[in-house]
Amino acid sequence: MKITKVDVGLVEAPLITPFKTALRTVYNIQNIVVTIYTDNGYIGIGEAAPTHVITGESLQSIRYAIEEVIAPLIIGIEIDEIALLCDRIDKCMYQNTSAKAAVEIALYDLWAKKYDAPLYKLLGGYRSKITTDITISVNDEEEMVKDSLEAIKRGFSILKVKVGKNPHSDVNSILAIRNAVGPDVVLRVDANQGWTPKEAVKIIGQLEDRGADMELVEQPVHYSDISGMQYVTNQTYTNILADESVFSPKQAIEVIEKRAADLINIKLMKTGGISKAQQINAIAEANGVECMIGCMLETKISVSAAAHFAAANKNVTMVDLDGPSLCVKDPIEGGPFFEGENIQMSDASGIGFLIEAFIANKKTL
Ligand SMILES: C[C@H](N)C(=O)N[C@H](CCC(=O)O)C(=O)O
Ligand SMILES: [Mg+2]
Repeated sequence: MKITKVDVGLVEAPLITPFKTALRTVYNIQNIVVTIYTDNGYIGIGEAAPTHVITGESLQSIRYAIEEVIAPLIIGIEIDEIALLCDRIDKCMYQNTSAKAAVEIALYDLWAKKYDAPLYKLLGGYRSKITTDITISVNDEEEMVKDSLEAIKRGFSILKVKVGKNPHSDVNSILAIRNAVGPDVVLRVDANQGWTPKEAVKIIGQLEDRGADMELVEQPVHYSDISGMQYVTNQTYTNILADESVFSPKQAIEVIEKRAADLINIKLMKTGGISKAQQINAIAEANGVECMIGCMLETKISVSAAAHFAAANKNVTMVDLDGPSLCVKDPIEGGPFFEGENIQMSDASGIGFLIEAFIANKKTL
């Protein structure tokens, strides 16, 4: 089963409400979709989200990376040589992690199809059902409370609340949400690098003292400020989750060795795909550090690959795979079943999509 063609297209998905973080506001998803063909008629699929504020990538850079750099290195190679393929992709250029992830995801889809098994079973098959949180965008307090109550009505019991845009109002917003949703809803707080270390310690301390009862606080400070994050982790009781600070296994080692965070958020768009995600999770697990699987604004295509990775691995204990829940409609049929907060893995081989129907409607760039 040899790779014969790599094709790049566009996938679009309107969002139910604008997605707002301390770093950016997004109204509609526009991502790159890659389809990989083999000599025996199999097709694999992957997707890249251009998150320039986090990975530095754009639609154009992803397209260039895949078409001009990655594709020529993988055409003609046997899909069974998956480790060689992943290594070539990893080494062929610096960063460009979402472009690499899209190609790797399509390759893993093909690899599992070759063995006629669902991908998560080949990766470890630890569980077949996972539970995701849903993002509450950073807005004024009233709107955040309204969005939180709506999310609960939709069947979510874990909220990932975005803050960090205005440190002065963050404490009040979180407390208002806690007050409105009651004690049983799990609150995760993501500052997306929006606080200084001292602000973070002050804000988290106030929230702890006033009963916000947060499960974790994600990326409180600038991604490059590892000692600042270490200071926050040392000075607060709440678990600190490293997100933008950890793209690679090496960065995971640094954060773990310095005890700069309690937990690590793995995203395929940061790691460059499944192979390095597996490595980071193994490093974390060996050090007693649990991982979250997260996403950027991917649609069901790449979020489903992340779901396979999460279902496979015991140490992935927190799931932030709400991309499909934020979209008006899925661009593709098949794959894991997303119903409210539940993600149920399917028995279909590979990632599980009905790719032919998708290709018939695919947009070109
Ligand atoms: C969509 C997901 N729940 C999420 O919040 N991801 C962000 C980054 C998303 C982006 O800006 O595309 C995160 O965890 O920081
Ligand atoms: Mg985050």
